[in-house]
Amino acid sequence: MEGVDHLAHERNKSEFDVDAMKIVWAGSPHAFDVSDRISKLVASDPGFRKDNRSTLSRKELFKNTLRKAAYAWKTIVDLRLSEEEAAKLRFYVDEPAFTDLHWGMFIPAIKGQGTEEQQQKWLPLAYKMQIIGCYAQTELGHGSNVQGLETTATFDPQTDEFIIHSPTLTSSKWWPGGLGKVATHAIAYARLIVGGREHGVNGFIVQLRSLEDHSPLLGITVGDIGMKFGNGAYNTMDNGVLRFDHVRIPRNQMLMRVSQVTCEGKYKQSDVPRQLVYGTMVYVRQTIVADASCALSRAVCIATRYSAVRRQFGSQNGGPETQVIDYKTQQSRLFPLLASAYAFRFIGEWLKWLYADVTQRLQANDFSTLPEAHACTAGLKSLTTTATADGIEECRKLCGGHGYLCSSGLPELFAVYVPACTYEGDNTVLLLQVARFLMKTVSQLGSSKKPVGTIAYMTRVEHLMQCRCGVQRGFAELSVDLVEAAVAHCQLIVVSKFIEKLQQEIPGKGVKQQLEVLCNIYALFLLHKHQGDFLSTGCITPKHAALANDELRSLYSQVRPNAIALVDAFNYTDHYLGSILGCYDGNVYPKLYEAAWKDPLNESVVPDGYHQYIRPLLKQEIRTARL
Ligand SMILES: CCCCCCCC/C=C\C/C=C/C(=O)SCCNC(=O)CCNC(=O)[C@H](O)C(C)(C)COP(=O)(O)OP(=O)(O)OC[C@H]1O[C@@H](n2cnc3c(N)ncnc32)[C@H](O)[C@@H]1OP(=O)(O)O
Ligand SMILES: Cc1cc2nc3c(=O)[nH]c(=O)nc-3n(C[C@H](O)[C@H](O)[C@H](O)COP(=O)(O)OP(=O)(O)OC[C@H]3O[C@@H](n4cnc5c(N)ncnc54)[C@H](O)[C@@H]3O)c2cc1C
Repeated sequence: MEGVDHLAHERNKSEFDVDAMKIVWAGSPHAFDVSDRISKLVASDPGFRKDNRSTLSRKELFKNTLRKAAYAWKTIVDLRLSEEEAAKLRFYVDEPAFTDLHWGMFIPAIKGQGTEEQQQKWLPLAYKMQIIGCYAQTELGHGSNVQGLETTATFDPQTDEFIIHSPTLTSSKWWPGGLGKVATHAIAYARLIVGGREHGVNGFIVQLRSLEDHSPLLGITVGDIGMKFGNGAYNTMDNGVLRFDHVRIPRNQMLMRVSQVTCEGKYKQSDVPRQLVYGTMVYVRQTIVADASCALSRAVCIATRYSAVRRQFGSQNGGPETQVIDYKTQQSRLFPLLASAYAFRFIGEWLKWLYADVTQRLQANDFSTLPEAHACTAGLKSLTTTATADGIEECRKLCGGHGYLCSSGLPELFAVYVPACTYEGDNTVLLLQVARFLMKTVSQLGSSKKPVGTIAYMTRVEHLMQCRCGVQRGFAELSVDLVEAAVAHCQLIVVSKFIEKLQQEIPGKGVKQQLEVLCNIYALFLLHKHQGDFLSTGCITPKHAALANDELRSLYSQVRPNAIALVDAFNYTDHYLGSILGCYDGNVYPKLYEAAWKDPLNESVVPDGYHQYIRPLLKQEIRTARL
């Protein structure tokens, strides 16, 4: 029945202060207030409805996204929302759109790689959305290999301009979000050529479309790259293709914080690492880690609530069947994902601190922690997005057949989320960067340069370097093992930062105890999953492995009475979850049944096409001899 909380009995089992846990999950009382207020604002406004997406064509879907983006901007302006509130509103609108790239990459690129003068010129236009930007780096022929990009930017000292050109088909920009139909400007990454000499890949601000009628400018060929994975999903985004035919831009539209070109045609490299050109990717990678905890927690919330609602087998003397959340197999699949959602939340908080710290150091020309920041953002982006994509799929399976319905919210969540394993850096390519960082650290062991921060533990492998054991084979030859070592390194960081979080003051009855249980589940689940490595390296004995397994089962029993309260702590509205299986009141079956009849296919009891195709089939005169 509507209004009845079918999960009340579960909520009454909770052994901790859920409201206090909501603050921990949000990060602070202020963050909780903003999140709670904005999520309810979006949920209550019919202008942000999203339950009709699966019935729209690509063009209708895209136009609806434009409408919502414009409506969101109007809401932000009318309500005079702060930057923090506006970001939260775009988050809870929950639809990939060109605004993600405008705010999430175009503006950060100008802030990170533009000079003060360039920031003063372009940021006010971007903040007021008088221009709409995208981040055009990837090409048809190159994405991972940035140094392989082919677009050229040739300096013309006669006119004090750069000539931006796509020399080959494979140099066509391909994938940038917002590029296909909306962006008026791009940060385009191209090979800088000055006086016939190449100076690597740099960023250039290029206008693509007229601000009068939105038509592409001279020399610009631009469009959408076509349908992507899933039906709705990421097809709300106009990922685009772009070709330049000798497009001229003023010299002052090359982002010049890292490298400069003077009007005389002199190239100058600032005394900053060339890799600062990659700074925007580092920034987005750390935001993607926080996004992973959001996406995984959404899926876990749906699967946990439904696992408490769903009953299957186990009826005694005509009594109720067993809640599937009480099966140990369901718990062993679900609770490590619940623990991971919390673990990723806290590692995301730490990574945000690390990124802010390295940014502050860079402003003082202190580059000492840049390699560690690159390795951590790359590795943790890879680890958390892989685990989250796999986790969303596992949550779909945990919901049985109904998990495969669009109305469960899980297929759409999966389809929108999985490209995170690829964009902002293919996950394997990024782990190889971590492996390179670890090998460089090992090679420096024994020198005066002592490992600190997240690699401080590596002093313990120093003996390996001294005995020079093992065959010195190439990095490429050992890359599979090195990638596994990179994952282990990142997992160690996640566990360490979860433990550090627990050493902080955490208010609320029973809150710290619940987080300790989740931290132990996260760590012991990893030990169990990789016990082969731990046993073969002598880190643990078979007895330890058995003890860890026994403890895991005990920990699952401790989580069980608190599971619903732990997902309530995410404080997601039913609108944001977009899931009948995950609805707060647990009143699943009536909602599933009602939703079915709303499908356009049920607008008529006899399907369109019956008379054309089915009736002739049924009424066929000629029947095969066998029938
Ligand atoms: C509120 C926020 C909302 C955000 C919105 C998000 C929406 C997200 C949705 C979609 C957006 C998607 C956008 C994109 O996908 S943008 C394109 C992303 N592309 C990539 O990530 C490309 C990946 N490839 C690379 O990064 C590089 O090619 C590379 C690192 C793999 C190799 O670079 P290369 O120049 O060849 O360097 P080397 O490997 O030779 O290393 C040299 C040296 O430099 C160090 N280094 C490399 N990268 C960095 C870096 N980023 N920062 C610092 N240092 C770096 C590397 O470690 C080496 O150091 P050394 O060993 O000491 O020599
Ligand atoms: C939804 C979506 C949105 C995107 N948005 C943007 C955007 O806004 N702007 C933008 O510029 N780009 C964008 N991209 C592009 C994205 O950044 C690239 O696709 C990504 O960087 C991966 O590069 P790639 O496609 O070249 O993959 P590839 O590198 O071709 O990967 C193919 C395979 O090769 C492997 N591989 C590659 N190099 C190595 C190596 N050295 N060693 C071992 N294995 C290797 C990879 O691991 C992978 O398995 C987007 C992509 C997607 C899917």
